[in-house]
Amino acid sequence: MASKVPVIVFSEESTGPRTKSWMRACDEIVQALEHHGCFIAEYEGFRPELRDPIFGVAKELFDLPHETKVRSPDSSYSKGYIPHYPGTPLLEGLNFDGAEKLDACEKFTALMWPSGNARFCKAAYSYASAIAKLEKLVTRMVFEGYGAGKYCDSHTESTAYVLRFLKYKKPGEDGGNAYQIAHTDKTFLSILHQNNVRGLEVMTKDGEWVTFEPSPSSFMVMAGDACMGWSNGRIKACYHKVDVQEERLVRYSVGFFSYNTGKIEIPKELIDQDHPQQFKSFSHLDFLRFYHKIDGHTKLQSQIKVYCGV
Ligand SMILES: O=C(O)CCC(=O)C(=O)O
Ligand SMILES: [Fe+2]
Repeated sequence: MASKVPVIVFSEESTGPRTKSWMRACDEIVQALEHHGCFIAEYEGFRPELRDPIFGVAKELFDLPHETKVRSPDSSYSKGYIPHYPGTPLLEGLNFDGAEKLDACEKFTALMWPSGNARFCKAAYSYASAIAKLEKLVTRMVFEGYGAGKYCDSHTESTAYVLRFLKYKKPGEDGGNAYQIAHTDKTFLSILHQNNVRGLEVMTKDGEWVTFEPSPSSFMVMAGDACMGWSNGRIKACYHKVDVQEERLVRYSVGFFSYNTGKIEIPKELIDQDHPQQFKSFSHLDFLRFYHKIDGHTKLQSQIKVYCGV
């Protein structure tokens, strides 16, 4: 996969703002997102104490009784609890907003474990706050890579995050074998991490599906529909799916999703003769509302052009 989807190393050196290696990394990220809609982040700052507990607590969360899991509240961005739907019988998910903030983690933990679960709270908060840092860094690098850095602070100030835990039962269990059907995310950026069971596949520019290989410090960073709109269509939302082949293994993954709570303006730096304006400014939340009203399979294709294309 490394030859197909670029791997970008986030080290202290490459992420020190305005060094030569920073500018090079900004450029690499923009190139990767324009060509593939995604890249693999090798995140050196993601220490073992952040990563080791996350899949253990994911298991604990899914082991809770159904009537507890459904307490996870829906939000403007996502459903709280994703049950085993008939079309995706092996998949189950739980989302919660604002996990990068300790109070939101405490609230969610208390909802799931009224008598407390400090281990879950600490693991979710440490994970989400570390990945929020990565998301902010990538966003800044994308903005600066396009010479639109001056808009980054206001974008970041109006960014909300959702942490999603996903569990995929073993292939064949309960008579099902459907996982995540191919789709684009409705996010600005999505950052995905998985346990040692492969399953995530992304479509490259040449229409080929490539499998993301699990590794404790690797993250798949993908552009969502909102990033495609913001970039005036220069970045394509990443088309991806999940297909678990490894028998007898349960797959857990953790997604970290960013959404803009305000209006997304298309920077004038991204519009020129070679790139005429393709998108109108839009509210990310209104786009989500529009998307939720769409029925059927068209939902799986990127809808941003339909929503606010010029
Ligand atoms: O489980 C994964 O790796 C992918 C999850 C995904 O595509 C999603 O939640 O939108
Ligand atoms: Fe997705």
